[in-house]
Amino acid sequence: MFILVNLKAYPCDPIEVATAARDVAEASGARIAVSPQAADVARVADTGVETWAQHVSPNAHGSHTGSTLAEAVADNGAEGTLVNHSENRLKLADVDGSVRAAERADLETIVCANNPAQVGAAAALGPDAVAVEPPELIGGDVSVATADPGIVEDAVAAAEAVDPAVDVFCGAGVSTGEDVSTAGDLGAAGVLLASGVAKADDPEAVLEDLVSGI
Ligand SMILES: O=C(CO)COP(=O)(O)O
Repeated sequence: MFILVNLKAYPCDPIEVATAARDVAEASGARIAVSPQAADVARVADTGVETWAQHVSPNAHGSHTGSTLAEAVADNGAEGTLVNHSENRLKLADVDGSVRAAERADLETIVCANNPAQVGAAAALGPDAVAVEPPELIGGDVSVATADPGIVEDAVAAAEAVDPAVDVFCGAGVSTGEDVSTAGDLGAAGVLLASGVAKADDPEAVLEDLVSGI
């Protein structure tokens, strides 16, 4: 199970979380990545933790003010990127463009989707993985795998029907090792989570609990 911690725009210390994630990953052998704000990618990557961008633009170099280029986040140490997070939704053509841009820059990709139908559409674009995150459960206390196990199973089936090479992640409300374990039992290859770590008083303790569920 891959654990990806999305820091969103929370007012946490990205270096504290990154250092904790690096240490827990090293001690446990688990794969943990941190996805900070674009402006923090380089200093988070400098901690040694696996670092992901939260978004990349479909654009390549050129006259594109305000873009976050895949090439730029890769040059600053990112190894992958989220695309189409529920809080940063894109047009279908731009999801495709962002996945292609990430490929050009050698970034791994996880395309987010709200439901199994969108998971199928996202899988057709050939990312490395898709993630099902029901918007109504994001930021809540109950894990998607507990609140709606069927949506995870349906997402796994939807991706499998389109492209068995595309992994399926789930996210929303994940905060414990038990949540990670339940997600794995439903067929998820990993989890996306945010508030459980980014809002924690002791992010390292939460991360240690999370990896206990792998
Ligand atoms: O959106 C999410 C991860 O990308 C999930 O957020 P929460 O873990 O806060 O529910």
